[in-house]
Amino acid sequence: MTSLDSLDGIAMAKRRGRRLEDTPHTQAYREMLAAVRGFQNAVVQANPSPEELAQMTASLQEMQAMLEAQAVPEVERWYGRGGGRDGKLQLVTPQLRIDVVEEDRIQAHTVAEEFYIGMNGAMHGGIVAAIFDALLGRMASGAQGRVCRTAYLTTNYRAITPLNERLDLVAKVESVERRKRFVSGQLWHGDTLCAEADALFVELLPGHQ
Ligand SMILES: CCCCCCCCCCCC(=O)SCCNC(=O)CCNC(=O)[C@H](O)C(C)(C)COP(=O)(O)OP(=O)(O)OC[C@H]1O[C@@H](n2cnc3c(N)ncnc32)[C@H](O)[C@@H]1OP(=O)(O)O
Repeated sequence: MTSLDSLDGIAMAKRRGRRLEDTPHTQAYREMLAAVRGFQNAVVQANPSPEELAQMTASLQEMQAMLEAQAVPEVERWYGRGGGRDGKLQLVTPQLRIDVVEEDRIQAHTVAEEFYIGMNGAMHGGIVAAIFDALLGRMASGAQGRVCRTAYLTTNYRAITPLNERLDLVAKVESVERRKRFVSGQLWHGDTLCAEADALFVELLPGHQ
């Protein structure tokens, strides 16, 4: 373990929350992540032949070894950093595009690709919750970039959330009590309310992981 592995939660979030600067090297990393997204979408849709599967498995194992040889401590990683216009550099949820940021309200949109399927064309419920966690966490952090963690997140599923279609999201601060921020969110497909959530985010204290 290096000294950089033992930062507290606030210091780590401040380091990792910054937008990743643009260089030819980081641009190449963004392009690789976009290719991984494309690959994930292709994986869930294909039933390749045994020969193709063996070929792809060997290629993937080779790429995995290349990545493992370049592994760095969490605080130095580009993954998870702010990516600017294209949202965070991450693969957990569809990319969230933030359209409007106000003190107590955020508007955003996204399009979830095939990788995020649950069944029968509907988005996986865990991904819906993960989208709310990211968006409501951003709302709780506010313009000051408070470092908060989710204490609870309740998601209500009202209608299936479609893939490959524009989805509109809104988040609001409902109330604030000391370190606690109660926030709510809605996910819409056109005029259809697909899901809504309410959550409590608690601001971290110095020394908290
Ligand atoms: C688009 C780009 C996005 C970019 C932005 C991306 C943001 C992403 C955000 C993602 C965040 C995550 O997923 S975080 C990962 C998931 N969450 C976690 O792992 C959190 C695990 N839990 C914890 O670490 C802890 O329990 C905390 C930090 C939540 C709270 O611990 P603490 O700091 O010691 O505080 P504690 O004294 O217990 O509680 C403080 C106050 O909150 C209340 N409280 C605490 N927990 C609860 C609870 N579950 N339900 C009700 N109330 C609670 C207490 O009663 C108390 O109220 P009172 O006495 O003051 O009235």
